[in-house]
Amino acid sequence: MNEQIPLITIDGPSGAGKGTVARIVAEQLGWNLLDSGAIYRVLAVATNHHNIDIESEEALIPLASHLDVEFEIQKKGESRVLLEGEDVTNVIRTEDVGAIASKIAAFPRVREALLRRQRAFKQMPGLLADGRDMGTVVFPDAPVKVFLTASPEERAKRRMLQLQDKGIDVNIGRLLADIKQRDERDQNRSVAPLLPAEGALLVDSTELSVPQVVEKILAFANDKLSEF
Ligand SMILES: Nc1ncnc2c1ncn2[C@@H]1O[C@H](COP(=O)(O)OP(=O)(O)OP(=O)(O)O)[C@@H](O)[C@H]1O
Ligand SMILES: Nc1ccn([C@@H]2O[C@H](COP(=O)(O)O)[C@@H](O)[C@H]2O)c(=O)n1
Repeated sequence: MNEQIPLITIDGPSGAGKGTVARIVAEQLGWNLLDSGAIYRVLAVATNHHNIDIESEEALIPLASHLDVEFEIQKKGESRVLLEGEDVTNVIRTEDVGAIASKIAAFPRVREALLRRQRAFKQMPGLLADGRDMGTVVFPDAPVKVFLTASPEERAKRRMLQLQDKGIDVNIGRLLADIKQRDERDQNRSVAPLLPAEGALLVDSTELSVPQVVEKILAFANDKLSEF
């Protein structure tokens, strides 16, 4: 039984800083980390490898059920993502893969097929899980839930800096349009839409630095976990 395993969920839209903050908090607490978006992204890459029609829920279900994905922990705070043994760590981070991930993530039975895999990350000494439905669907009993957001303009700016840092030239207008489109799809799908879980701490990071966001989350978590 793993009922008493401590868990913090961080949900929110693309570029809000979930992954960055989740990594730091998990490292500080010495907990496990689940980047659930990476699983949807790997599935998106797998559709390409196996020529699967991304409009067909029927065709996606077996692929999702048998997805051969591994998260290999390397140096402190870093991990390699493997699809069928192939390193897809960088490939999954492109905007195109994110857009496909968001399309296939709207299918209810695809989400269902990935549930058990995500819940398996709940292991001692604790789990930090980030995504869109961590606090609402995957771990509804989590003792600490956070909803992290930021304005679309700030998120597009952050994404632009992140891509420029990797030497990728980008158009801020296109990034902003993509972010808004992904928000719209993630918030309005029929299953597990992006929304704050009941009791979640709402953090708007538009005007906050990463350390300030981490501090807020740790203070809230310490408070909640003392009752856990
Ligand atoms: N509070 C912040 N202030 C400034 N930059 C930030 C802040 N939080 C995150 N960033 C930067 O914004 C970029 C996007 O952050 P991150 O990848 O963590 O977002 P995300 O919410 O996990 O996005 P996605 O859901 O698309 O994976 C990164 O380059 C990160 O360093
Ligand atoms: N719990 C989740 C996590 C992600 N998604 C979908 O995957 C897309 C990519 O996620 P990133 O966090 O890596 O950007 C995202 O746009 C969602 O559509 C999800 O549905 N549920």
